[in-house]
Amino acid sequence: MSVKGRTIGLTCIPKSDARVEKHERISLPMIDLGGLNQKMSTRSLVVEDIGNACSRLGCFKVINHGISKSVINGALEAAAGFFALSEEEKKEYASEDVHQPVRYGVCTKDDRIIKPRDFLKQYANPLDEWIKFWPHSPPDYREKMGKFATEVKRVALQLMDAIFESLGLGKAYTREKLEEGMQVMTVNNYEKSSQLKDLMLGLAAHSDYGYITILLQSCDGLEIVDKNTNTWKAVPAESEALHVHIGDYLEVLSNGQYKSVVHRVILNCKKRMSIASIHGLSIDDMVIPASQLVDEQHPKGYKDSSFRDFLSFISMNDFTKGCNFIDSLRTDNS
Ligand SMILES: O=C(O)CCC(=O)C(=O)O
Ligand SMILES: [Fe+2]
Repeated sequence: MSVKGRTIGLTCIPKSDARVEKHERISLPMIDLGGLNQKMSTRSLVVEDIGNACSRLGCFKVINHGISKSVINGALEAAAGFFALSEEEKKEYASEDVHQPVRYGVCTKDDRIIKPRDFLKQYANPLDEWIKFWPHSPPDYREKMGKFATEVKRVALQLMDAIFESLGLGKAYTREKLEEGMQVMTVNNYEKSSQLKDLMLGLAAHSDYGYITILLQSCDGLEIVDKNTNTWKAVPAESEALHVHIGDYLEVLSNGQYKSVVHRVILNCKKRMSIASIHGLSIDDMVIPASQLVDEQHPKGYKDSSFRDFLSFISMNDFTKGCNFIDSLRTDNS
């Protein structure tokens, strides 16, 4: 296979990380999103739970998100159908240019392809603008993945309202900008080589750049750094629940009150898929620490930047050497 992959904001397997141990499972806060549509007092409790989860761990699970099982299974089927295409067909979408709105890649190590992961990145908002560039094969890919994208965007807006409220910024803070903002979906396919008996790293440690990531995983494998103990913890896949974690831009906007979550994937099953949907502002909208959260005791801890700046950063830096976007934004105050 000749396709080489680079990933948006993510590293491909560093040598020292190629084998990993099994870690203790973490039981993340389970947020019932149904409560956000109920009376004020119930909503406030849910907002408070979300805020606590964001500051304590930077991640949580959501149930009652309103995305049906058939839409979720449809998206996973569409993903499996795409990755089952011939290499020739998938190569049609291959690119190392991180600015491409749809991009297929395979992670490589030392130019020997061990292929623990191939991925398809696709812009998804506004859907009408981007869906025509998505794979046309399998024939129902666009329909099934498009339905999931629309539903995830709805959940992301609902969550961002609650997160802004938890920061005291008001529910509709920059709502219009977010409605028009970026949604980048990464559809990941991991295959563990049959020669390898040990656990294997599928995706190296990184944080995502957006405000939040909503993640669907087909089986276990996700690990996060538990900020309280600074140790890796396994996040089990749960059939009804979606995983949500904070990205770099929410750390910036909250002026460090909420921190982005370092995460990675280890492969303990032979085959694994995930769909990560990253939500943020439009490509040239600047993300800045909210003025309400900056004062003498909390001076501005991060530089202003946009998604385009992020793309330039990753096209110029070698992530396999541990370059990290959020570190590049920190000022002496953070
Ligand atoms: O596969 C996973 O569970 C995580 C994927 C991920 O972190 C990403 O695509 O940014
Ligand atoms: Fe990620």
